[in-house]
This record gives sequence, structure tokens and C-alpha cells, in this order.
Amino acid sequence: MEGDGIKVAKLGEKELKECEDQVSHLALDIGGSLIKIVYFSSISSCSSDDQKHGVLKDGIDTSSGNLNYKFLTGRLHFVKFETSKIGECIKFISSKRLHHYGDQDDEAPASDKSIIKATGGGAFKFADLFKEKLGIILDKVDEMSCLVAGANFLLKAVQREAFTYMNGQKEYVQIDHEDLYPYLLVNVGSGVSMIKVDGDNEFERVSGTSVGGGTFWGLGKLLTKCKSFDELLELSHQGNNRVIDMLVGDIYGGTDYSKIGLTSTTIASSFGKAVSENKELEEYRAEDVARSLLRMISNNIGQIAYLNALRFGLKRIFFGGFFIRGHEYTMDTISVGVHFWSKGEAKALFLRHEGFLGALGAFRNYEKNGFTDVTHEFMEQHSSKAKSSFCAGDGLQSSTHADVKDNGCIECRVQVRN
Ligand SMILES: Nc1ncnc2c1ncn2[C@@H]1O[C@H](COP(=O)(O)OP(=O)(O)OP(=O)(O)O)[C@@H](O)[C@H]1O
Ligand SMILES: CC(C)(CO)[C@@H](O)C(=O)NCCC(=O)O
Repeated sequence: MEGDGIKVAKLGEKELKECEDQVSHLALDIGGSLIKIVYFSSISSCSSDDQKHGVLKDGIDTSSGNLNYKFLTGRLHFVKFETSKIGECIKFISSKRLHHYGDQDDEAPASDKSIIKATGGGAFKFADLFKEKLGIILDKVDEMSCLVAGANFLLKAVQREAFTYMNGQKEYVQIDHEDLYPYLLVNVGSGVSMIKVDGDNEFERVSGTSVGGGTFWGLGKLLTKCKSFDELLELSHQGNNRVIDMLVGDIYGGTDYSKIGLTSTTIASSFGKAVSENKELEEYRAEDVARSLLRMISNNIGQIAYLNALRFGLKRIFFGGFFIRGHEYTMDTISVGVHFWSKGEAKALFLRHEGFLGALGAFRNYEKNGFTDVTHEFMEQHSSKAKSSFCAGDGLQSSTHADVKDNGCIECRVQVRN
């Protein structure tokens, strides 16, 4: 899963693997379906050329020039677990000793060492469990503000983060930092939140729908024999929605209803054919059911998103959340919907780290504690020098659509206070 970009400190993959250790700044987003983890690990005891040239010393870049700060070179890791398997998540944190990062910072007050930033409903629901199993206190950060902080961070800091996807064409979009706001952020998790973003910490949740990722996976599980979300997604790839969806042409005898702008192939009624055909569920191919379901939900989200963009005169709609999964057909359906309804006026954009907005936002919240400026400087590293690269995960399972957004990491350099 090597990505595009240049390594920040010119370390080889092997060196990075050997050197990687000290974990700092763990943040969690515990959602209705998935737990997302983001953590930073710096590199120590390296023998790279950079160190020989005095740039890296115990993973600390001494070239900063500012004595109040030091640079740490390392990796920002992204890991996810199913919320129903929270035990696995706790085991992972425990085995990697992610929750002990404060122990390495001798100057951190004892009270800071066991406090972890966490967002999502699970930060409330599972607070006692984390305290009991790991001895950590979850410092709850508002979910919507984390989504916004995460999206703003990615859009400003990471090169080639946002892209459009239509008719099989993926195109990266260069984001002008001066011209980012306002935009609509549509986070498609278990449910869907739509947020009008006007600035760094300026936003309003303007809408939402309960028909989201949980609906696709929940109904899909009931209607097909799929055992995993990725299996359902893969199945949908091979299906044909016209077998179950009632098209305009089915109603109009094969012709368009051009007077109101509907072609004969437009879906008139999702799953509508199942009414008149009198077939049992088993008589439909699971692939076709999965395809209709994905199309129905993606279309609906695209349409509600567009209506909200219209409501506030927003031209750009960024879609995040783990439902999207970088899945071509999902993105294509949403994009075509937004393009169709807005008559080309509004654009659907997608994010490479779509599923980690909330966790990144919680991670950024450490800045507010005053003991680190990690993310701020990380941002500048990427925006000014265009340096980022991606690496494989932590040996955890990844799916057929795996990318950096699953279990992976970004190599980066961050600045922290001395
Ligand atoms: N491996 C997976 N297991 C379960 N769902 C997955 C998986 N991969 C992708 N998904 C999709 O991602 C959705 C969850 O997305 P996300 O993690 O962004 O939301 P969440 O934070 O769990 O939910 P919410 O924000 O509503 O509490 C699921 O409903 C499903 O559609
Ligand atoms: C409840 C949350 C915010 C939890 O993440 C999310 O699942 C959601 O936005 N659901 C949609 C709820 C609604 O607006 O109808």
C-alpha cells in the first residue's frame, strides 16, 4: 500500500520498521458501528543518513532552530475495529501499550498520563469499560466538532486528499486554503450527519438522516447471506439493480418521460419490481439485491446532501464516513446524483481518509491542552513541502478495498513543545 509522496526524513521502509517505537497521542472515535484509532509513533535510535548528518537525534529533528520546540519524525497510524468487538480494540491498545504513552514523557503531569481524547457516542457509552480494562479516562470531545476539525485538517494538510469521482474517472482536487469555506460535510457513518462548515471551528449541523451506512449493512445482512460489510460491497459490484428496481421505462413502456427530464433508465422506484413479480427473496440473486440496496441508499444520501447544499448555496459537498469506503460505485452514484439534481452546479468530493475524520479531530484536540502543537506543525510540513507517504498497516486484517483509509499510516514529522 505504498502511496504517493516523499518520505519526510528520507528514512528507508526497513529503517522505519526497525526504529519505530515511542507512541504518543492516541485518539479514539467510538461510533455506532466502528471504532477508529489514530496515534502517532516517533522513531528513535535510528542510524539513517539524516541522523549521521545531525538532522535526526533519537527521532528528534534538531534543525528546527526554535529551542522551545522539537520535531519528532514518525508515523500517524490509522486503525479500525468493529464496535461490537470492542474487546479486540482494548487488547490491541493494551498489547501495543498505546495507553502508556504519557509514561515516556517525564514532564507530563501524572494526571495527563492516563487521559485519552475520545469522540463518538462510545466515548460516553464505554467510558467505564476503558477505565476498568485499561485504567484510562476518556476525555470526551464533541463528535461534530471532531468531524469538522478532522476534515479541515486533511483538506489543508494532506496533499491529494480530496478528489472527484465520476464515470470511472478519479481526479484529485487542489484545495485553495483561502477558498475552502463554506462547504457541506456529509459524514456517512451508521447514520448520516450533514454539517455546514464556515471556518476552522465554525459550523452547524444542518441535517441528518437515519438512512445511512448502518441501513445498508443491516438490511444487506438480512437480505443476503453476507457475513461482512466488504463481502456485501463486493457482491454489489457484480449485481444489476435493474432486475429489482422499477425503472421509468418499466412504467412508460420503454420510453423516456422527457417532459420532466426522466430517461427510461432512471430508477422510478427502488425495489419496485419485487412487488409485481411475486418472487421469493431466494429467487433473486444476492448480487442484484446488494446492488439495488447500495444504489438506493447512495442516491438518497446524494439527493439529501444536494438539497442541503442548495438550501445554503454551497457549491462543494465533501463526503466522509466509513460507508463510502473508496468504493467506486458508491462514489459514482452519489456524484451522478449531485450532478444531476444540481444541474452541474454542485460538486461531490471524496476524501482519502474518509473514515477517520472524527478520530483525527479528537487527535487535534490535544493542541488545546497546550502541551503539544503536533497537528498544527504537521499541517505545515505537508502543505509547504508536499511530503507525505503511506505505509502498510499493523498486521491487522484489511479488506479487498483496503487503502490507507483502512489500517495504514502516514509518515510525517510533527512539532511538539520541549
Ligand atoms: N468492516 C466494517 N464493518 C462494519 N461496517 C463497515 C465496515 N466497513 C465499512 N462499514 C460501513 O461503515 C459504516 C460505519 O461508518 P463510520 O465508522 O464512519 O460510522 P460510525 O462512527 O460507526 O457511526 P455513527 O457516527 O453513526 O455512530 C457502517 O454502517 C458500514 O456501512
Ligand atoms: C447519531 C449520530 C450523530 C451518531 O454518530 C449519527 O448516527 C447520525 O447523525 N444519525 C442520523 C440521525 C438523524 O439526524 O436522523
